Amino acid sequence: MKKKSIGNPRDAALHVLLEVDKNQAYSNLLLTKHLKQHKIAPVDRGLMTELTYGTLQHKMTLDYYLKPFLKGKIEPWVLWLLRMAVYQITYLDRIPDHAVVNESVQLAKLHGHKGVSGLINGVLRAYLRQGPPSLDEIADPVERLTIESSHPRWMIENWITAFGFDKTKKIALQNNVAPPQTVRVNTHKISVDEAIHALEQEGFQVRKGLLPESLHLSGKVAAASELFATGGLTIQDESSMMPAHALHLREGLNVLDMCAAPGGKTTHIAQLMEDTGAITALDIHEHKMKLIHDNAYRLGFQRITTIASDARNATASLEQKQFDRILVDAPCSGYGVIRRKPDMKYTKQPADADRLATIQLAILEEAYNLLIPGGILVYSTCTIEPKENQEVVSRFLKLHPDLHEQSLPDILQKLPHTAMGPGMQVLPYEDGDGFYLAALLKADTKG
Ligand SMILES: C[S@@+](CC[C@H](N)C(=O)[O-])C[C@H]1O[C@@H](n2cnc3c(N)ncnc32)[C@H](O)[C@@H]1O
Repeated sequence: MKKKSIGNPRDAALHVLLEVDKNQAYSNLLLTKHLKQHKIAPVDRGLMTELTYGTLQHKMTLDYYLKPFLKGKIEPWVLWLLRMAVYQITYLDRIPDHAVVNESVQLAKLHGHKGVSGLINGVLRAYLRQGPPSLDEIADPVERLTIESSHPRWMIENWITAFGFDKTKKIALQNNVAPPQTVRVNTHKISVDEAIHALEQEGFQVRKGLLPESLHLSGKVAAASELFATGGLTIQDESSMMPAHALHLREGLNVLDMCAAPGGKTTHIAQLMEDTGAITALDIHEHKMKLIHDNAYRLGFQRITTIASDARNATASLEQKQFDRILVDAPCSGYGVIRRKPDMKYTKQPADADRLATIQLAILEEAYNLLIPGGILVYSTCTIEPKENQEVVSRFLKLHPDLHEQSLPDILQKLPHTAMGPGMQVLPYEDGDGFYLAALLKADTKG
């Protein structure tokens, strides 16, 4: 597909879908690229985003629906065009069916020969006449959930083992629901009440979140707000606001954030310490230092120092060897944020968790060496995979008898979560993103 229909949100979405399929990049990055390349008008951006994410989210269900209407092999772009059309017909009420068929046939004409547009026309008209096959025809409940929620079977089976069938069903269906727009008020600059007032003046609908500094916004894009530009808020899911609270911060502490970019939690730590003390922000990628700097600058924090380094060698690369608080917001499989990155469902592999657990434990070992006796270490991930969460922390605790679980502040304990110790597990349907965290206290004397 070399041609582009400039200004056409359906064509732009089709390009994104095809490039995601070829594993060229994550959907969110490709979406930004094609918004620009296709010169999509602001009014059509929502539609382009919805078509891209909706089609990706429901890919396996759409294939099941299309199967009776397809014979022989078809080219990938034709299949994506059909999936996108069936997504609109089946899931979106506001687009008339005849418009979906016409627009799809036009795209087929742009990118293919006459036979392709005839095929698209024929398949979609037959689909409209006969309707999709019922999911009830799938007798095996696990297979039915796999198809209904569009997740690979191994993922569903792993979750059933960890959480049982009912919770797995809730997780999988919730992964196909768009997340709310959640922001953290930068209370170092502005009070929550002032922020609510300013946002309402800008035309947002505002609802208070479950944490003191979190707000849910709707009606407009938070990143385009005046309050964002002037550093009064940052975009952050409520779950991601938990680790800074779990660190039991107070003014003047010496804090190490070992996997810090782009700095969402680093700046939250700075905020809770009223920009006092010292924060060292580490990340393995040199190019990500700028993201942390930009965030710290926009939000007005001065006590953050960045270092590009592999956290698995942190002791060797840091001059300072002792910290009062350490956050390990580890690289992970990300199964708690599938609703934000639906392509992940089709690219992840079962073996990823074991590989990541090895990295996570290696980072934790360095954190242990750098933590002062009496200091607190918080380990967090945005996954719901027990191998990377409870199992990593259990193994780590066994290695270091002088580490003990530190209780979490009341405001965190009150949040909806699933009791699965050690630590605290938030499942994707419980409130924010799926998330895990554990706070560990290092005893003052080895015992
Ligand atoms: C979950 S993200 C961190 C998000 C960040 N804490 C925030 O709140 O904005 C994990 C980060 O770990 C970094 N990373 C991956 N492997 C690492 C390693 N071995 N050492 C240090 N950082 C690493 C990645 O570059 C990524 O930025």
